[in-house]
Amino acid sequence: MSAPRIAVTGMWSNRIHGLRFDGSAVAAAVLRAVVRAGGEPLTLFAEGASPLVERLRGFDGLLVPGGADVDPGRYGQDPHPATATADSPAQDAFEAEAIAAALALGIPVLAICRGFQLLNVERGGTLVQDLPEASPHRDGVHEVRLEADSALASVLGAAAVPVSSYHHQAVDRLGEGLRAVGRAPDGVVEAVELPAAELLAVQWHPEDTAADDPQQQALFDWLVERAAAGTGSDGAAERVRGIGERVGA
Ligand SMILES: N[C@@H](CCC(=O)NCCCC(=O)O)C(=O)O
Repeated sequence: MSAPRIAVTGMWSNRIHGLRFDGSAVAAAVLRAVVRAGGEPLTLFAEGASPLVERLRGFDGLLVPGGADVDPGRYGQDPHPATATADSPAQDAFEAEAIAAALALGIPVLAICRGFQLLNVERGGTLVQDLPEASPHRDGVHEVRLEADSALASVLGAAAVPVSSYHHQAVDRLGEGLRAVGRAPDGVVEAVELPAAELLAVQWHPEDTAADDPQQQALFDWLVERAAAGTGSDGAAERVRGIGERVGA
Protein backbone atom coordinates (compact mmCIF):
# COMPACT_ATOMS: atom_id res chain seq x y z
CA MET A 1 0.00 0.00 0.00
CA SER A 2 1.53 3.31 -1.01
CA ALA A 3 1.43 6.49 1.05
CA PRO A 4 -0.61 9.46 -0.22
CA ARG A 5 1.55 11.46 -2.65
CA ILE A 6 1.90 15.10 -1.63
CA ALA A 7 3.20 17.53 -4.24
CA VAL A 8 5.42 20.19 -2.61
CA THR A 9 6.32 23.23 -4.70
CA GLY A 10 10.05 23.82 -4.71
CA MET A 11 12.17 26.72 -5.87
CA TRP A 12 15.65 26.91 -7.28
CA SER A 13 18.02 29.00 -5.27
CA ASN A 14 21.56 30.26 -5.75
CA ARG A 15 21.64 31.49 -2.18
CA ILE A 16 22.26 28.19 -0.42
CA HIS A 17 25.42 28.84 1.59
CA GLY A 18 28.62 27.07 0.56
CA LEU A 19 27.16 25.33 -2.49
CA ARG A 20 29.16 25.91 -5.67
CA PHE A 21 26.11 25.23 -7.77
CA ASP A 22 22.47 26.29 -7.81
CA GLY A 23 20.37 24.24 -5.48
CA SER A 24 16.72 23.70 -4.73
CA ALA A 25 15.14 25.10 -1.62
CA VAL A 26 12.42 23.26 0.28
CA ALA A 27 12.62 23.34 4.05
CA ALA A 28 13.55 19.85 5.27
CA ALA A 29 11.22 20.45 8.21
CA VAL A 30 8.29 20.71 5.78
CA LEU A 31 9.18 17.44 4.07
CA ARG A 32 9.80 15.64 7.37
CA ALA A 33 6.41 16.80 8.71
CA VAL A 34 4.69 15.27 5.66
CA VAL A 35 6.59 12.01 6.15
CA ARG A 36 5.69 12.00 9.86
CA ALA A 37 2.04 12.34 8.83
CA GLY A 38 2.39 9.22 6.68
CA GLY A 39 2.62 11.02 3.35
CA GLU A 40 5.13 10.81 0.48
CA PRO A 41 6.40 14.33 -0.31
CA LEU A 42 7.52 14.92 -3.90
CA THR A 43 8.92 18.26 -5.02
CA LEU A 44 7.71 19.91 -8.20
CA PHE A 45 9.49 22.84 -9.88
CA ALA A 46 8.34 25.64 -12.16
CA GLU A 47 9.80 23.99 -15.23
CA GLY A 48 7.43 21.35 -16.58
CA ALA A 49 6.32 20.11 -20.00
CA SER A 50 2.60 20.10 -19.27
CA PRO A 51 0.10 22.25 -17.37
CA LEU A 52 -0.13 21.73 -13.62
CA VAL A 53 -3.60 20.27 -13.88
CA GLU A 54 -1.90 17.42 -15.80
CA ARG A 55 1.22 17.32 -13.66
CA LEU A 56 -0.85 17.04 -10.45
CA ARG A 57 -2.72 13.97 -11.67
CA GLY A 58 -1.62 11.05 -9.51
CA PHE A 59 -1.01 13.36 -6.55
CA ASP A 60 -3.34 13.29 -3.58
CA GLY A 61 -2.50 16.67 -2.05
CA LEU A 62 -0.57 19.93 -2.54
CA LEU A 63 1.66 21.87 -0.14
CA VAL A 64 2.89 25.36 -1.01
CA PRO A 65 5.59 26.32 1.54
CA GLY A 66 7.32 29.55 2.61
CA GLY A 67 9.73 31.51 0.50
CA ALA A 68 10.41 34.82 -1.19
CA ASP A 69 8.04 37.79 -1.58
CA VAL A 70 5.28 37.64 -4.18
CA ASP A 71 5.84 40.03 -7.10
CA PRO A 72 3.81 43.18 -6.13
CA GLY A 73 2.94 43.61 -9.78
CA ARG A 74 0.55 40.66 -9.27
CA TYR A 75 -1.50 42.90 -6.97
CA GLY A 76 -1.05 46.11 -8.90
CA GLN A 77 1.66 47.76 -6.82
CA ASP A 78 5.21 48.97 -7.47
CA PRO A 79 7.90 47.18 -5.45
CA HIS A 80 8.71 48.51 -1.98
CA PRO A 81 12.49 48.81 -1.39
CA ALA A 82 12.27 45.96 1.15
CA THR A 83 10.45 43.59 -1.21
CA ALA A 84 12.64 40.66 -2.33
CA THR A 85 10.93 38.51 -4.94
CA ALA A 86 11.85 34.94 -5.96
CA ASP A 87 15.02 34.27 -7.97
CA SER A 88 12.90 32.78 -10.73
CA PRO A 89 10.28 35.15 -12.19
CA ALA A 90 8.21 32.03 -13.04
CA GLN A 91 7.86 30.97 -9.39
CA ASP A 92 4.74 33.02 -8.60
CA ALA A 93 2.91 31.90 -11.75
CA PHE A 94 3.90 28.25 -11.15
CA GLU A 95 2.64 28.16 -7.56
CA ALA A 96 -0.49 30.14 -8.45
CA GLU A 97 -1.28 27.65 -11.20
CA ALA A 98 -0.58 24.74 -8.83
CA ILE A 99 -3.08 26.05 -6.28
CA ALA A 100 -5.73 26.63 -8.96
CA ALA A 101 -5.11 23.16 -10.42
CA ALA A 102 -5.35 21.45 -7.03
CA LEU A 103 -8.65 23.18 -6.32
CA ALA A 104 -9.91 22.17 -9.76
CA LEU A 105 -8.84 18.54 -9.17
CA GLY A 106 -10.42 18.59 -5.70
CA ILE A 107 -7.25 17.59 -3.87
CA PRO A 108 -6.50 19.18 -0.47
CA VAL A 109 -4.12 22.15 -0.18
CA LEU A 110 -1.98 23.39 2.71
CA ALA A 111 -0.40 26.80 2.04
CA ILE A 112 2.25 28.20 4.41
CA CYS A 113 3.51 31.80 4.75
CA ARG A 114 4.50 32.81 1.16
CA GLY A 115 1.97 30.20 -0.05
CA PHE A 116 -0.71 31.84 2.12
CA GLN A 117 0.19 35.29 0.76
CA LEU A 118 0.18 34.07 -2.86
CA LEU A 119 -3.26 32.49 -2.39
CA ASN A 120 -4.58 35.82 -1.13
CA VAL A 121 -3.11 37.66 -4.13
CA GLU A 122 -4.41 35.10 -6.62
CA ARG A 123 -7.90 35.60 -5.17
CA GLY A 124 -7.65 39.31 -5.92
CA GLY A 125 -6.31 40.43 -2.54
CA THR A 126 -3.32 42.65 -1.74
CA LEU A 127 -0.35 42.60 0.67
CA VAL A 128 1.31 45.08 3.00
CA GLN A 129 4.77 45.02 1.44
CA ASP A 130 6.75 45.82 4.58
CA LEU A 131 5.56 45.60 8.19
CA PRO A 132 7.12 48.00 10.71
CA GLU A 133 10.67 47.06 11.77
CA ALA A 134 9.60 46.27 15.34
CA SER A 135 6.72 44.06 14.26
CA PRO A 136 6.44 40.80 16.26
CA HIS A 137 5.75 39.03 12.98
CA ARG A 138 9.29 39.34 11.63
CA ASP A 139 11.04 36.60 13.60
CA GLY A 140 9.48 35.34 16.79
CA VAL A 141 6.56 33.68 18.51
CA HIS A 142 3.15 35.28 18.92
CA GLU A 143 -0.42 34.18 19.56
CA VAL A 144 -3.07 33.56 16.92
CA ARG A 145 -6.75 33.63 17.85
CA LEU A 146 -8.98 31.34 15.81
CA GLU A 147 -12.63 31.51 14.76
CA ALA A 148 -14.27 28.82 16.92
CA ASP A 149 -16.39 27.43 14.06
CA SER A 150 -13.48 27.21 11.63
CA ALA A 151 -12.02 23.97 10.25
CA LEU A 152 -8.63 25.22 11.43
CA ALA A 153 -9.80 25.53 15.06
CA SER A 154 -11.00 21.93 14.94
CA VAL A 155 -7.77 20.71 13.34
CA LEU A 156 -5.67 22.52 15.97
CA GLY A 157 -8.15 21.72 18.74
CA ALA A 158 -7.87 25.19 20.29
CA ALA A 159 -9.26 28.75 20.27
CA ALA A 160 -5.79 30.27 20.30
CA VAL A 161 -2.30 28.95 19.53
CA PRO A 162 1.29 30.22 19.88
CA VAL A 163 2.96 30.27 16.45
CA SER A 164 6.45 30.59 14.93
CA SER A 165 6.40 33.75 12.84
CA TYR A 166 8.90 34.75 10.14
CA HIS A 167 7.54 37.29 7.64
CA HIS A 168 7.81 41.01 6.84
CA GLN A 169 4.72 41.17 4.58
CA ALA A 170 1.05 40.55 5.49
CA VAL A 171 -2.46 40.38 4.05
CA ASP A 172 -3.91 43.83 3.39
CA ARG A 173 -7.12 43.41 1.37
CA LEU A 174 -8.50 39.88 1.75
CA GLY A 175 -8.93 37.93 -1.48
CA GLU A 176 -12.33 37.01 -2.86
CA GLY A 177 -14.12 34.09 -1.21
CA LEU A 178 -11.46 33.72 1.47
CA ARG A 179 -12.57 33.69 5.10
CA ALA A 180 -10.15 35.05 7.72
CA VAL A 181 -10.20 32.44 10.51
CA GLY A 182 -7.11 33.44 12.49
CA ARG A 183 -5.68 36.81 13.61
CA ALA A 184 -2.73 38.00 15.67
CA PRO A 185 -3.37 40.34 18.62
CA ASP A 186 -2.50 43.30 16.30
CA GLY A 187 -5.26 42.23 13.88
CA VAL A 188 -2.96 40.85 11.18
CA VAL A 189 -4.73 38.01 9.31
CA GLU A 190 -2.85 34.80 10.12
CA ALA A 191 -5.08 32.11 8.61
CA VAL A 192 -7.71 31.78 5.91
CA GLU A 193 -10.03 29.13 4.61
CA LEU A 194 -11.88 28.81 1.32
CA PRO A 195 -15.34 27.52 2.18
CA ALA A 196 -16.33 24.44 0.16
CA ALA A 197 -12.67 23.74 -0.67
CA GLU A 198 -10.29 21.45 1.21
CA LEU A 199 -7.78 24.20 1.87
CA LEU A 200 -6.01 25.56 4.93
CA ALA A 201 -3.60 28.48 4.67
CA VAL A 202 -1.52 29.92 7.52
CA GLN A 203 0.85 32.89 7.73
CA TRP A 204 3.08 31.20 10.30
CA HIS A 205 5.53 28.28 10.02
CA PRO A 206 4.06 25.10 11.58
CA GLU A 207 7.06 23.11 10.35
CA ASP A 208 9.35 25.02 12.72
CA THR A 209 7.89 23.26 15.79
CA ALA A 210 5.95 20.29 14.34
CA ALA A 211 8.58 17.71 15.37
CA ASP A 212 7.86 18.35 19.06
CA ASP A 213 4.45 19.99 18.91
CA PRO A 214 1.58 17.68 17.89
CA GLN A 215 -0.70 20.71 17.56
CA GLN A 216 1.40 22.12 14.71
CA GLN A 217 2.02 18.64 13.29
CA ALA A 218 -1.78 18.32 13.10
CA LEU A 219 -1.80 20.65 10.07
CA PHE A 220 0.36 18.22 8.11
CA ASP A 221 -1.66 15.27 9.47
CA TRP A 222 -4.83 17.00 8.19
CA LEU A 223 -3.35 17.38 4.70
CA VAL A 224 -2.23 13.75 4.47
CA GLU A 225 -5.45 12.35 5.96
CA ARG A 226 -7.59 14.41 3.57
CA ALA A 227 -5.30 13.27 0.76
CA ALA A 228 -5.77 9.64 1.82
CA ALA A 229 -9.52 10.09 2.15
CA GLY A 230 -9.49 11.44 -1.40
CA THR A 231 -7.92 8.21 -2.72
CA GLY A 232 -11.16 6.55 -1.88
CA SER A 233 -9.47 3.37 -0.66
CA ASP A 234 -11.13 2.18 2.58
CA GLY A 235 -9.04 2.33 5.70
CA ALA A 236 -6.73 4.85 4.07
CA ALA A 237 -6.59 6.95 7.23
CA GLU A 238 -5.70 3.82 9.29
CA ARG A 239 -3.08 2.95 6.70
CA VAL A 240 -1.65 6.44 6.95
CA ARG A 241 -1.34 6.31 10.72
CA GLY A 242 0.27 2.87 10.46
CA ILE A 243 2.89 4.15 7.98
CA GLY A 244 3.57 7.29 10.09
CA GLU A 245 4.21 5.19 13.21
CA ARG A 246 6.45 2.79 11.30
CA VAL A 247 8.46 5.64 9.76
CA GLY A 248 8.67 7.44 13.12
CA ALA A 249 10.18 10.43 11.31
N1 LIG B 1 8.45 36.57 1.95
C1 LIG B 1 7.26 36.67 2.62
C2 LIG B 1 6.89 35.29 3.07
C3 LIG B 1 7.68 34.83 4.21
C4 LIG B 1 8.11 33.41 4.16
O1 LIG B 1 7.52 32.55 3.51
N2 LIG B 1 9.19 33.20 4.88
C5 LIG B 1 9.88 31.96 4.86
C6 LIG B 1 11.18 32.09 4.18
C7 LIG B 1 11.82 30.80 3.96
C8 LIG B 1 11.88 30.03 5.25
O2 LIG B 1 12.77 30.34 6.04
O3 LIG B 1 11.07 29.13 5.43
C9 LIG B 1 7.36 37.61 3.84
O4 LIG B 1 8.46 37.79 4.33
O5 LIG B 1 6.31 38.13 4.23
